[in-house]
Amino acid sequence: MIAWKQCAFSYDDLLIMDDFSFSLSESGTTVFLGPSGCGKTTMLNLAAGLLKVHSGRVINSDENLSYLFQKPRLLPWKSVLENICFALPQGMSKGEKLSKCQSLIRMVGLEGFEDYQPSKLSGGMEQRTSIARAFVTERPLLLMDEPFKGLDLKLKMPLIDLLKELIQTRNTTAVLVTHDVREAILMGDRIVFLDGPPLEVIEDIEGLFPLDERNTASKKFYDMEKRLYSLIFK
Ligand SMILES: Nc1ncnc2c1ncn2[C@@H]1O[C@H](COP(=O)(O)OP(=O)(O)OP(=O)(O)O)[C@@H](O)[C@H]1O
Repeated sequence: MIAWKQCAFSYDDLLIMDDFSFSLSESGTTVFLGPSGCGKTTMLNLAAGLLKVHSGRVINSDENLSYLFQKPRLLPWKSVLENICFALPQGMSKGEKLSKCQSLIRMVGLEGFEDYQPSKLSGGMEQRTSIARAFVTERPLLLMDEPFKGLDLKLKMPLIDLLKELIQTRNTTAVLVTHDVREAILMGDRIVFLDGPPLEVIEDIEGLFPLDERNTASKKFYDMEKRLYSLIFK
């Protein structure tokens, strides 16, 4: 679906990619795990077409994608409902828009808050609104750039479960960028450990144990955590 082929990219003299190639899995969630500043966000922005490679190419057969950012990026003067509706195409009828938005509002647990403006919402509720906005358009590909950053564990865990459920039930191909090992194990079908700049794939772990067995207290989880920490502190 997305492939970076022999890509080169730099910000002035900071080389982020030098002959970098990688192909994304066709389904499930791929996690890019790596230290701050290695180039993960740049990699996503190139895939989304927000940046252009200097040489090589990025193949994105599904230009139709949603992007979930660190900050919810809601329009402050619009309500929860309006922020979600806003993502839908102008040509869609009002009734269809409303029914799609209401169904997503139910799924993300924001019933009763439809008319609230972002300033009246908690951080977790704002991120739930942006998750609803990302899924309402039913795009096949979802890019997530540290969507849980700044949220405490109590807010983060239900959001992880929510995203896993939406990704699974809607058959979305997803990419999660993070430097949090636990988030990576909780969500990833494939975990790619990156380093840089320039970006390089240090380890590409596929075939992890089933998502519904990702219990932080289990031995399998602990072993995977140890493996990933050993890459970080190598
Ligand atoms: N617009 C820009 N202009 C110049 N340098 C930039 C720009 N954007 C990012 N950088 C630099 O490029 C490097 C890679 O940044 P990038 O945001 O892609 O890394 P990251 O792995 O996503 O980091 P983090 O996990 O901290 O978000 C960093 O050193 C960053 O300071």
